[in-house]
Amino acid sequence: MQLVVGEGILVAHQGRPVLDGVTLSVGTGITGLLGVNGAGKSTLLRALAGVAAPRGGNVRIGGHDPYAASSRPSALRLLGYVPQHLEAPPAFSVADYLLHLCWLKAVPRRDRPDAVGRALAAVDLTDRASARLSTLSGGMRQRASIAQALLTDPQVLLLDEPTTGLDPHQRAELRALVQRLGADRAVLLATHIVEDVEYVAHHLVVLHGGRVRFDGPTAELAATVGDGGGGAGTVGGRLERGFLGLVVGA
Ligand SMILES: Nc1ncnc2c1ncn2[C@@H]1O[C@H](COP(=O)(O)OP(=O)(O)OP(=O)(O)O)[C@@H](O)[C@H]1O
Repeated sequence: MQLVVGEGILVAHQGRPVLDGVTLSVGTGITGLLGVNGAGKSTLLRALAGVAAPRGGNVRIGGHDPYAASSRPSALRLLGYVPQHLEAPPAFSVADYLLHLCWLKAVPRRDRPDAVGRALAAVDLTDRASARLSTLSGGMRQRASIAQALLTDPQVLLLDEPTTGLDPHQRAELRALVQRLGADRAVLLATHIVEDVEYVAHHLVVLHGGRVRFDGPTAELAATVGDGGGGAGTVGGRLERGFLGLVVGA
C-alpha cells in the first residue's frame, strides 16, 4: 500500500513557485528524495507532514488528509517527522526530552515509559537515557531526534537530511539505522548526498527546481548512464552521474 501520496502539490514563496505540481507516492521500504540544495525537499516534507498546507494539490497519509480537521488525527497518528533542525532543550536528559515529546504528542501518561523505552532501543540510545542532550555527539543527537519521531510507533517516517553535520562513521551508523527502520515502515529520506541513498533506498524521487525529474527504482537511475570507464562503473558512481545528468544544467 502507498502510505504517502502527494498529488500536484503546489507551494510558492513570495510569488515564486517552490513546488510546482509535485506528485509522488511512497510505500513500505526506503524511498530516497534526492535533490540539490534549494530543490524543495524540506518544503515537500513539511507539506507531506501536515506542517504547512500546500496552496494546491492533495496529500494523503494512509488515505487520510492531514489538512482536513476530521481526518488530521488519523493522518498524524501514522506519521513520524524528523525536521532538518530540531530544537531540543540542551539541559534536558534524553529520557526527559522524549517524555516531554510524549506529552506534546498526547501519548497517554501510562504508555509513556514504554514508548520512551521502545524509541530509545530502536535508535540504540538506551544506555544514554539519562545523559543531557548537550553532552551527546552529533550522531547521538540525530538519533535522539529520530527517537522523538518513533514515540507513537508510526508507519511512516519522513527524514529531512538526517546525516547533515555527521562524520563518515556517524553517517554509516545512521544509514544502518535508517535501513532497520525501513524494514517495516515507509521511510522517505530527503538528502542531497547520493551516498546516503545509493545502498539503502530501493526507490528514488529526484526533485529539482520544485519538479520531479525522476521517480523509479534506484537501479533504473544508475542504469541511465554507462560504465564510463576509469573505475567509475560501480552502482554508486553510476548513480551519482545519473543524478548529476538530471540536475546539472537542468
Ligand atoms: N519560508 C520561506 N520563504 C521564502 N522562501 C523559502 C521559504 N522556504 C523555502 N524557501 C525557498 O524555497 C526553495 C526550496 O527550499 P527548501 O528548503 O525546500 O529546499 P531543500 O531542497 O530542502 O534545500 P536545502 O537542502 O538547502 O534545505 C529555496 O529556494 C528556498 O530559499
